[in-house]
Amino acid sequence: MNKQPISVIGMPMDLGQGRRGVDMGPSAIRYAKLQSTLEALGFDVEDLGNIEVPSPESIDIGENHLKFLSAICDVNEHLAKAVSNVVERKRFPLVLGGDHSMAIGTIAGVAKHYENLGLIWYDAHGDLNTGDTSPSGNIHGMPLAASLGFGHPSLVNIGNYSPKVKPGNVVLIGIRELDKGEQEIAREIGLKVFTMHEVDRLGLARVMEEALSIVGTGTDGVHLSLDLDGLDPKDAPGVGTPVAGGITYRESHLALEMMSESKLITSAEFVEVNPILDRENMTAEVAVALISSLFGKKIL
Ligand SMILES: NC(=[NH2+])NCCC[C@H](N)C(=O)O
Ligand SMILES: [Mn+2]
Ligand SMILES: [Mn+2]
Repeated sequence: MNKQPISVIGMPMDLGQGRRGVDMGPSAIRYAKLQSTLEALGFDVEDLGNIEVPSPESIDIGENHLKFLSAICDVNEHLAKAVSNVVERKRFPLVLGGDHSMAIGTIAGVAKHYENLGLIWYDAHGDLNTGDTSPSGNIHGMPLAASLGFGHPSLVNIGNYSPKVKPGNVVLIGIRELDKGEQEIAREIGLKVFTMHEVDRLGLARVMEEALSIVGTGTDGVHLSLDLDGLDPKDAPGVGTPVAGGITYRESHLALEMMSESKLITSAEFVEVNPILDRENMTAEVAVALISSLFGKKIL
């Protein structure tokens, strides 16, 4: 067996959106037996604990179109360093969130180790807003834009380089809610977006085949950024911005199994688990189940 050791990092980030509780996501995922589950699959797993994130009550919100910008940049710099160290140690970074603004840090930590990083964005949303287009000012709606080099310079330049990924190396899956500015930027830069329309029309297996072929061509690593709200809220209710009509639990298992079989994925994050909005930790348990599929768990 040749199983790359895994390093878990918790990111109790809740500054990128308005609903309290998502800072407890990493604890909920650990409580759902993440480490023992991965160890049972034969992996060496170390848990590096959490990155420190200030509570929203203790700091200034700053400008309304980029809420908590300065604190979000600080903690993402820390996350980027921690993730980069894991890659340098030849371990697999598995980051637990936390709202999706943390992807700016995760991807900053990963991408500098690759010439051409592929990126799978599994989400109901595009997270392609900037401070100028965002209807909410919530930075969790901006991390994909920032990673592509669009938005406020301090978000774009986390880790002191930009962009982290090229549009042609990115696929979005499960999308069903895009703001006007997000639609514009997606069209303008020619992003490959598998919306729920494509999932329904082609089926998830075909979508995944196409998606994996795109992120696997001409790239030297692939990051998975999985927002639990990509799943249908019936299957993953513990999220802050649920959108009906999502990818099912079963389809998501298939998606992660296909990612596992592809052997392309070199880092991953599972984000937006909010235990306060959840039912009996169901969403954290879904996250652990999907992580198991990503790391090769098979039914037979
Ligand atoms: N990571 C997320 N759940 N993002 C939701 C973003 C929602 C909306 N598009 C916004 O910009 O505020
Ligand atoms: Mn989302
Ligand atoms: Mn998201």
